[in-house]
Amino acid sequence: MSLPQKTLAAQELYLKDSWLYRILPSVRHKPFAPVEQGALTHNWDEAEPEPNQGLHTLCGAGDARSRNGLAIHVYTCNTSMIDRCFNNSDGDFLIVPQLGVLLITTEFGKMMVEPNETCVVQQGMRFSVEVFGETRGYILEVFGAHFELPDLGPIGANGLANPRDFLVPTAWYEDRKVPSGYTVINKYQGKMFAAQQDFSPFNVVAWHGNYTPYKYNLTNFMVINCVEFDHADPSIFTVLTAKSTRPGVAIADFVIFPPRWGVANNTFRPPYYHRNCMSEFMGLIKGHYEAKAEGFQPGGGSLHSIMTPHGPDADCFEKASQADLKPERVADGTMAFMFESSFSMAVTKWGLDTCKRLDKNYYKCWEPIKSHFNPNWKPSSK
Ligand SMILES: O=C(O)Cc1cc(O)ccc1O
Ligand SMILES: [Fe+2]
Repeated sequence: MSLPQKTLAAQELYLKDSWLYRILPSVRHKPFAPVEQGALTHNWDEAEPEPNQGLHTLCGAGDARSRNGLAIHVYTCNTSMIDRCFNNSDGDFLIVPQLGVLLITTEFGKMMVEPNETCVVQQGMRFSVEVFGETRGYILEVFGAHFELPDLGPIGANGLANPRDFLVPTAWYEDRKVPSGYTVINKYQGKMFAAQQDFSPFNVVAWHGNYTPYKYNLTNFMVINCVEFDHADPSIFTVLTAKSTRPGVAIADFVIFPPRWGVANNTFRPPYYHRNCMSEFMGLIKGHYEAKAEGFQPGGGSLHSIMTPHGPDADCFEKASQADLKPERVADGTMAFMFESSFSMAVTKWGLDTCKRLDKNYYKCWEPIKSHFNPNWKPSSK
């Protein structure tokens, strides 16, 4: 289905604001009452801190009240929202579908978002989701910051995610009474509430402004990478960043590992082994992640916590150590991504236990790694 869309490019203003012309004001509803919220939580103290590598699916840190932090959720869904919409009072959702298309009706219009695309629905925007079968994906939620394009620095004007490729819906409305009740779900300070009203909230006839939902197709990412030697940090693949108040430090970055050429000389080309000052939550939309060809499934997730060592599995290490370093395609047919955060994230009880998917044997992917140390090794001539 093709939906009318316009680009965000002309809206590069600093103040984020939109003005909506609607049939009835959104204030016309009954009071919010608490509702069952399943596995959604902002309680980072449910489980003991867990520095080990593992496959977790729900984690976060910080606080929606003090407006500083993040939460990582996964969703599974096979039923459309009917006469229900959702509104996140706590932060912005960056949604990464992995399976199934999402038709998202927002107060600003409709967006069709499919795997290999991402969309952002910002704080306070009401939306309702239609699905067409089994649907699964990841959500990065940030409290207290909005996503923006990273500063390009010496890259200059063009590159990475270009503003012209961010698509914004055009106004769509229905003048629909719902006498049986329309439910507005509100996530507020990490708790879920519901309020009833008797009309559709998607009654915005027209709007203008730059505080909008938007979507982006990951295939439009202009990849920049090492073309001579050494491994570039994955920050070079940043699609969007939610900056913290500390310069150069993000609450969260959304980083992708797109198909590209690998060309570096005298360089171990897969990710280096490292410990670092960030928490790295990785997900896989399709294909195989270059550092773990078999051990990481689409729809899965891994969390490498602050200062916990990690890197390619033994098989990848062995192959890349022997590889003939000619130009080669990397990650064709694949899209892995990372939600990277300067926060030290906690894993929830659901992620560690209830979901029953934690891979306790993950550390074994590194056990067969053998030393290739050769004090007489010389770089080959170029
Ligand atoms: O850990 C990971 O797999 C992500 C990652 C990839 C890379 O190419 C360099 C550093 C890094 O953290
Ligand atoms: Fe890493």
